Amino acid sequence: MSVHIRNFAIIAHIDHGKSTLADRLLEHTGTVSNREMKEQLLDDLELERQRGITIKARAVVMQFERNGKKYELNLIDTPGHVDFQYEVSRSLACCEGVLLLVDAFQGVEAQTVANAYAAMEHDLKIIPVINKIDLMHARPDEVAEEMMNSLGTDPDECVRVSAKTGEGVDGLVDAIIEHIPPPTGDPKATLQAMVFDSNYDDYRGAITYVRIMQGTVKKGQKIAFLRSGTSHEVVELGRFAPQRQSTDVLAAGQVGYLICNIKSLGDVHIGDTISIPGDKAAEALPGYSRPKRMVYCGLFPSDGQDFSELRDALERLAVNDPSFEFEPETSDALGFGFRCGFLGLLHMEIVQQRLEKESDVDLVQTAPNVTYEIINKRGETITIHKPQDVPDPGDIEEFRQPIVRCNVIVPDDFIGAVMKLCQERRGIQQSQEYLAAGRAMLTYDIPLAEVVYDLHDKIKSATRGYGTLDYEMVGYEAADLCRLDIMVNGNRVDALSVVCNKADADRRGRAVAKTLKKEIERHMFEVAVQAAIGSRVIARETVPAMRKNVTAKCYGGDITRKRKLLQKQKEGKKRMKAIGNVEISQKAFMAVLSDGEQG
Ligand SMILES: Nc1nc2c(ncn2[C@@H]2O[C@H](COP(=O)(O)OP(=O)(O)OP(=O)(O)O)[C@@H](O)[C@H]2O)c(=O)[nH]1
Repeated sequence: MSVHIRNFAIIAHIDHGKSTLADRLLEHTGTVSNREMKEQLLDDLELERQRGITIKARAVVMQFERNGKKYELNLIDTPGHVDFQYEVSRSLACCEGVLLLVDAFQGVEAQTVANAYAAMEHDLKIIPVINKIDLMHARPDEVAEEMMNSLGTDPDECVRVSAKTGEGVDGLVDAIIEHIPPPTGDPKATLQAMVFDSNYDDYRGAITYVRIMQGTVKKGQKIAFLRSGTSHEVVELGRFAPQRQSTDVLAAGQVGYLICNIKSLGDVHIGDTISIPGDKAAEALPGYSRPKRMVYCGLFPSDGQDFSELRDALERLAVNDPSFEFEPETSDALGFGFRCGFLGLLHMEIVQQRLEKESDVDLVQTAPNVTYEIINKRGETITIHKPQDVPDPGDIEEFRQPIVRCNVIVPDDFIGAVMKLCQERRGIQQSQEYLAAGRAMLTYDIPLAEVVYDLHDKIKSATRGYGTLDYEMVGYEAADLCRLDIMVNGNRVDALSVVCNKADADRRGRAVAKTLKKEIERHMFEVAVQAAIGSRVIARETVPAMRKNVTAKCYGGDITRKRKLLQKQKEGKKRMKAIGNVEISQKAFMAVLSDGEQG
């Protein structure tokens, strides 16, 4: 009996119920029994569970029979957050259709739109699904209309389900079988497989997730990664059901995994094509690009002794997460450390949390910054990953920054508040449209630097949590930028330099100096904090000298008390760095982000 294959993904805004629906589908197709059902089976990373978001794409095969026909449904899970957009795109390239899931109460949100556009770009069949119809305030009819207005889906095609109770899920399985086209591809042709994900197993090494586009791959066979140019032998292959289940072959249309004794995830590139070494007919699939790091920061051990421990911890992390990148960096102020690159702010936060959990190195982190491009007077383009590398103003012909297109979806009461926020962040409005009565989508082009720090939080608080934001990279644009330096007692602190708008530099400089004054503890001597652009000092604050010696109250007698006090002081110094003879705390390194609103 031949098997009918369907490959699909569920795409949704965060919290609209993607993982819950995936669980129900696994249950309804008998892939896992009720007893085995652990809630949100697919989000298996502990951190994902804690944060309730899906970070890495997964794939599960559901095999069952219906009306005497054998089916194999491959569910490819996609990460929902903007930081992982490239992975979403690679996962979609492995599908013929998607379930576009929308919460029956919340309606269409920014990531619904972003994900739907991505599915359209890949020319996929979209099945609109309205979830959470069990909710008391569910408004499925209005949501169906919203989806029609914003995404052009047919309200009559909307499948209504409750992933919680299971209502409508059976009908959804029928819709998947009926409406999503089966994969095409010749199992006898030369092997062509798309790598859409990978993860790391301590015992087996890299596990490569593939969709076979053409041809067949067998156990023991030699394969080649076309982009990276490496060859390996397939020692095991199989599918996730949802645990690893080894098989002997994977053929055109199927989705599964390969294990090839690869020692690091860094050697497996998402988007790469697998084929046969030396085969002239081997052809790479289109659309490969390297994941782009958008945000950088410096990580330094508070105690210089911990440098190699930190390096080991970073290496362990990078083996598991190839989109995270790091290289050694030396700072006059902070000593030896690492410059680390992330896909976005959320990615940065996740990596930091893992580092803190998995090693006991005390870290000092510098303020995050985006990547800039500079054309110097000789006409060369330089890429800048850290502000202290920005050359002197006299050497700069053009200073360019990354711009992103932001879609914000808000109830119309909040349009004014969001516009104000976007304009303050130098946003240029592109469009404004209504998705339905009372809900609008605003589109702005905004410098990434203005978005990454806190725009999302600001929009959330300005819209009482109703506004949602999504963005995609547009490109680099020239801007009037400069490097703002901070000096402590006359010494420039390289790790405190930031890039900011010239028009804003004076205000920023004053704000940063003020915040630093608060963050730097009193010393036995006066500490001068200055902000400067080139050689021009634009702000100065003074931290007055300490009046009393802390040990003075020990009256010189009780040595144990004195020791205790000194010990306590020492502990307080954790996450501190000495700049010259001035101690600066971790918090102070973030002070450069203060924009003057608070300070
Ligand atoms: N009442 C109700 N709640 C639901 C339904 N489906 C999901 N939920 C709840 O909605 C919340 C979010 O569901 P998840 O499945 O974690 O959402 P998700 O889209 O996978 O979220 P991310 O993984 O963060 O993208 C959870 O608290 C679910 O229990 C439903 O049909 N009805």
